Amino acid sequence: MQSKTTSGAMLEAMREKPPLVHCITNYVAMNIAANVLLASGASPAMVHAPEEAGEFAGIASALTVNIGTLSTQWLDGMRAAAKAAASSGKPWVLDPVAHYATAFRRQAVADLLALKPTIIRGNASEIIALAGGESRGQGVDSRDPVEQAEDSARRLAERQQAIVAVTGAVDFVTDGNRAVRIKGGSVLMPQVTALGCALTCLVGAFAATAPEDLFGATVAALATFAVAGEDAALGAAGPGSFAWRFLDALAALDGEALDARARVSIA
Ligand SMILES: Nc1ncnc2c1ncn2[C@@H]1O[C@H](COP(=O)(O)OP(=O)(O)O)[C@@H](O)[C@H]1O
Ligand SMILES: Cc1ncsc1CCOP(=O)(O)O
Ligand SMILES: [Mg+2]
Repeated sequence: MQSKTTSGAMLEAMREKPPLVHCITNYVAMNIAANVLLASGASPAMVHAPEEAGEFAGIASALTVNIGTLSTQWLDGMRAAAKAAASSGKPWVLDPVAHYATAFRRQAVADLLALKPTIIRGNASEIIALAGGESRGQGVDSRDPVEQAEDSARRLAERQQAIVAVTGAVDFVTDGNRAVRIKGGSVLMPQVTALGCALTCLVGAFAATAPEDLFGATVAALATFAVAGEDAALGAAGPGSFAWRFLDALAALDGEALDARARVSIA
């Protein structure tokens, strides 16, 4: 892994000093995302009203923005928060949920990209479409393999000067220069709604903990999900029992186990 400090050290640092993470995420994801952050050691706050989102972004250590259940009001809050985060030099993460689906979402994501997210996390269909390619995504679900999104991710990272994380069976992270793949997780993960959205919030939590190494922080968040996903799948009877086992697995994971088990390779 190409990082000065390890994923495990970042996880331990987060638990020692829980970062306040400002999450503007969708109605489906709010509860699971907050629980994922708590189980991992971060302090989540879901704040989206335009009247306060900018102010709150000034207080938090990182911001995450997810367009899953968008409205004009929410978009105003997202813009205000992204501007505040960018102007105070704090990392902010964009999750462009189903941005290809409607004109409203396409415009919203173009507006948000102009505010320069430091990290972009999406599934393969979302990243392919964001880079200008033809994606086969249906609604919020990916229908493209991650391997097919790798070139798109590299192009998008260069164009946006951002770190791009593509998730799926094998995750891919690039800053346009470096790139790694992360193996692990479970086929049950896409069967539980909003796990990708929750991961985006966790990327924000790691970015808040290690703002000097945003590439390493992104890899650490994805590796945490990969290892906890493997643990949760052991003994899970299906998506229902996987979901609660996943929270327990996150809470039980320590830095040493994360470093020993993370399967990260240079791409
Ligand atoms: N087939 C799979 N096998 C293992 N892990 C997976 C698989 N599909 C998705 N994941 C994992 O599920 C999490 C959410 O990713 P993904 O399903 O791609 O996001 P989204 O929910 O935004 O579509 C990530 O940690 C990813 O690695
Ligand atoms: C089902 C759904 N509808 C709008 S947002 C959302 C959740 C999407 O979550 P994820 O991107 O993690 O699959
Ligand atoms: Mg998603």
